[in-house]
Amino acid sequence: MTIALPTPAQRLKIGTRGSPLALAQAHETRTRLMAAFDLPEDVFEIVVIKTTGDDAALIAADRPLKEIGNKGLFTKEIEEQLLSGGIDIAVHSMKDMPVEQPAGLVLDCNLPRENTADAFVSLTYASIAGLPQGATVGTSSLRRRAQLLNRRPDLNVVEFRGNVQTRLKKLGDGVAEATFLAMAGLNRLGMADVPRAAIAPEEMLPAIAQGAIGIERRADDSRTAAMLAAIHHAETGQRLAAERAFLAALDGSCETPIAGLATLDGGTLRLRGEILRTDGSEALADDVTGAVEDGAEMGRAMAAKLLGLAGDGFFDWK
Ligand SMILES: NCc1[nH]cc(CCC(=O)O)c1CC(=O)O
Repeated sequence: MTIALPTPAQRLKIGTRGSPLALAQAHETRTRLMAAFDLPEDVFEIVVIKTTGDDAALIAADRPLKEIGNKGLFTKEIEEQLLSGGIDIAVHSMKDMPVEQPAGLVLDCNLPRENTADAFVSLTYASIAGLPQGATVGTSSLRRRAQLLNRRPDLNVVEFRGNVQTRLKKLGDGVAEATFLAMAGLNRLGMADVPRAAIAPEEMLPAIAQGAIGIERRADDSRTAAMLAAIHHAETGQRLAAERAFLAALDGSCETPIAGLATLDGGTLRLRGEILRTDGSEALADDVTGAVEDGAEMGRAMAAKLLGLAGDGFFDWK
């Protein structure tokens, strides 16, 4: 099949948020497309789109993300541009993507996944276990808060947002003794100087799709579909299918901390999942293996099992 490739007169427009991490992900996407089709840089245009989640006032106020309403917080404005033709593809952190895309859009291209772990970041301490009794930890993630309080109910968790530099400054100012970041973000930004320790999944299971990049397009854009198919990383897609099926089957019932991680060993997929009460008082987890092609079904079955164990009031929280 021959594809009508983009030219300097007909450029392929890559939409992205403007954060350093989002730009790094857009650049990686461009680099992979250039290599796959032997194209020069000037047939691509990177279009920066501001989303609600980027609103400086919201970030500065350190309001919990759940109060702002996180459905499509980082994606709505980008998807509008995609639908209206302002851009041709949109590069996203899969962790921030709702399980379903709006009508007319498809999200079926993934780049090879980065490190999936959360990083423990502290100027003073080496690990969660090393934190002194009652120490203050900054995070705005419901999942990390619940996991932390489940393991260390003595800790004091405070809201913490902003980019990596802002968070490091807060640590330096003594606002908190430690915080968490995704290892993937630190690696993609080349931030070798940030003091971090990767947390094993047994200690803190990451967010669904952590470390994965997804590329969205219009459903009827066959040229773009063919280009993206050439850079799609199948194993990452298989892992995300299991994790996102787990998330989708839990969704709607609650706004609860959810974690999940699929790994592949040949044709065998291992799926670990966890749901928690937001105050960390209870965690329910499961760990299964099966054939890779059954990943989505394993995710749905795990969700049903954990929902069955959860009991009345599991998702009621203040
Ligand atoms: N919710 C924000 C977000 N979305 C993706 C990443 C990091 C990169 C990734 O997980 O792919 C982050 C920041 C963080 O958790 O530190």
